[in-house]
Amino acid sequence: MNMKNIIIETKQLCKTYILGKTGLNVLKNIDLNIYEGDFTVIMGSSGSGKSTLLYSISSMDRPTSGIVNILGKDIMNMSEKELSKFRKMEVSFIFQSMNLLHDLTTLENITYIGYGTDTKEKINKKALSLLDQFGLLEEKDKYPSELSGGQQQRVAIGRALIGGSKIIFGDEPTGSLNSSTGKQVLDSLTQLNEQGQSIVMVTHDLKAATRATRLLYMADGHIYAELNLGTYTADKEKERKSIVYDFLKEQGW
Ligand SMILES: Nc1ncnc2c1ncn2[C@@H]1O[C@H](COP(=O)(O)OP(=O)(O)OP(=O)(O)O)[C@@H](O)[C@H]1O
Repeated sequence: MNMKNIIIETKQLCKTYILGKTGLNVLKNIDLNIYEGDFTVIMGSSGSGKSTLLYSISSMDRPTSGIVNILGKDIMNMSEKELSKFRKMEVSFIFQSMNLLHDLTTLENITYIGYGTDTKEKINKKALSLLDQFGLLEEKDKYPSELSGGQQQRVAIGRALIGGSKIIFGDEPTGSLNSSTGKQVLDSLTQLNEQGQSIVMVTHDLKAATRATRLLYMADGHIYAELNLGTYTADKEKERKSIVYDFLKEQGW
């Protein structure tokens, strides 16, 4: 029995893309719970529906049918206006490309998203504390072009956190990074997860998957298997990697 709170619940979730006169069934009756405080990682073969699932369980996209509850709210019956407010206040996203604004500094890239959710003073203070947490205080006045890819991605994570969102969704956030800058980003995500932040991330990267507390494996529009790993610790990295690798191999990855 999992005693953690459920933060996302789907029942019979389906997503069909209409392509001309035919439909492509990408998600096929998915029943899934995502738990508070987990670092949930979704893996699977290419085209199995991972990104589609991520967007469907994060309010980014509307499923075709079924039930999707996020943080106790039924998103299937929300209006566009309610959905966009929900996205702004409750969840946030990090992508493979960081999408930072190039004419804003590191600090400004984080604060401009936060303004409107709290007083300017509080947002500035929080942004500085996020930069401090990610070891980027000295970079606060630099522009994105003056930062490494890993630093830029950590600014994007800071931006994702400034509004106090309860779940961070990541679609391949380390996909464009080399292994050392990718590690910095994974360390930041692990650190946030240790502080209780719920994270749901799609990845192809074994090292990223090793950070999961719970790993889901997708194939052909279904979730086929899962692996519960407990909290990540650096000293167990090798051991975890081999457990994850064996699990993935068993699924035919
Ligand atoms: N907007 C769309 N319109 C039509 N078909 C789409 C759309 N988005 C995705 N698909 C198709 O749905 C299937 C699943 O795509 P999805 O991106 O969810 O898979 P994935 O597992 O994340 O793949 P990858 O690992 O390659 O990123 C693919 O066949 C893809 O071509």
